[in-house]
Amino acid sequence: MASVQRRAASKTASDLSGSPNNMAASTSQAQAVSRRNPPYLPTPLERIALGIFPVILVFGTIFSIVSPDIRASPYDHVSQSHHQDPSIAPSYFARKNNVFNVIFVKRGWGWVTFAFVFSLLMQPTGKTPPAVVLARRIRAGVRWVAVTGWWFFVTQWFFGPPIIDRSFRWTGGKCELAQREVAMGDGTVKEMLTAVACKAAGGKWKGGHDISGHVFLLVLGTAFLMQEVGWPALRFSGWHAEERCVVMSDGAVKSASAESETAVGEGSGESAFNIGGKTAIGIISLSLWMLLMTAIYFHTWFEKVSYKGASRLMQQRKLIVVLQFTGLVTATIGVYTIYYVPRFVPVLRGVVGLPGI
Ligand SMILES: CCCCCCCCCCCCCCCC(=O)SCCNC(=O)CCNC(=O)[C@H](O)C(C)(C)COP(=O)(O)O
Ligand SMILES: Nc1ncnc2c1ncn2[C@@H]1O[C@H](COP(=O)(O)O)[C@@H](OP(=O)(O)O)[C@H]1O
Repeated sequence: MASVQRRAASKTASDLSGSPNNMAASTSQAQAVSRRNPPYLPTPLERIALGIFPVILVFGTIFSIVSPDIRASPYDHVSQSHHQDPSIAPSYFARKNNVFNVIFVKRGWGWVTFAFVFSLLMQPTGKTPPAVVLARRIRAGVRWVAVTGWWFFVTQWFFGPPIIDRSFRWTGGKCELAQREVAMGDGTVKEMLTAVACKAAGGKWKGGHDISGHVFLLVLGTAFLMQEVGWPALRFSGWHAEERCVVMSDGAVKSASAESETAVGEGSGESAFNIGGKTAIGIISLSLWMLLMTAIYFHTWFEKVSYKGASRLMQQRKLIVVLQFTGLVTATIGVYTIYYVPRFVPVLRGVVGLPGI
């Protein structure tokens, strides 16, 4: 990669050398440079792709507020859901035991990993040398480890309870049955530090802010697949000539392609998405649908605060502002660290690389 950087650096330096005959070319190139996408921000296409998440959350929330059926449906603050009886639940998707939740979201990271590995193995390699393909796959594997590490820390384990359970307790939550058990002399339940342990002990995990694990997992998994499948497909097919910019070790800002061994549009004329890409698109679509269902039926953000005397509509409006986006924000922290920080930190880019480069 260092040799590619040197080649690109010397090429740009000579291109911009400013000989009298090249003044017009230099000017237009300087304009092109100034038009470059800032390395620390998503590109225009990425902004559209990432913008889907808040749009879905806002739309789902508004829908749940205006829908007469949903407003009329009893909501249980402890189970964080509408009544689960099939004859009363406002929709099949309002039930926690719906098949998409049980088989897809509850095993979500397994499905995302499957789609990632399958699409990586099926990615067309064109005339790319095998050593370059191998190096790309290794760097993609390193990014999977990093993203999976973030998912693991947030939802499964973080040197003890996962971040979701720790933040729940930091914001005042506890295993409520534990208080009664303590009063009755049973100290063991008091020590329940995770939602899983609390519920397994018959306790109620109440009182704190519960980052939505569903929103977190669905956003993180979808953004991960968009990056890992979208960028290689875009570069290979040359369907949309959009450049990610990177900061080089000498501080110059260049197109990420300056560090690539292959040109954009190597496979022009071929379909951008083969069976691997289409599988990932299927997982992305299902994830976005389930994100919408979570936003509509599982408002884990508004049951946390009680506004006595306030209308239900007002409760929802207030809490949307305060609590709605923590799952989204937590996922965004991971995505930004793994896919954007390397664009302006060359040392990190040397380890994790960029998808498709
Ligand atoms: C040509 C080759 C074809 C090969 C075809 C093979 C097909 C195999 C498909 C394999 C797909 C993987 C299936 C899933 C396997 C697993 O279960 S792996 C386990 C992964 N675990 C998770 O993903 C757990 C995800 N869950 C959570 O993180 C949390 O539960 C939550 C959803 C974030 C929130 O939990 P709540 O408590 O409900 O809030
Ligand atoms: N789209 C969806 N479909 C079914 N259940 C969902 C769901 N989104 C959230 N839930 C359920 O709502 C509860 C809160 O989820 P979260 O905090 O992750 O948003 C969880 O209940 P359980 O923990 O009882 O399974 C979860 O299973």
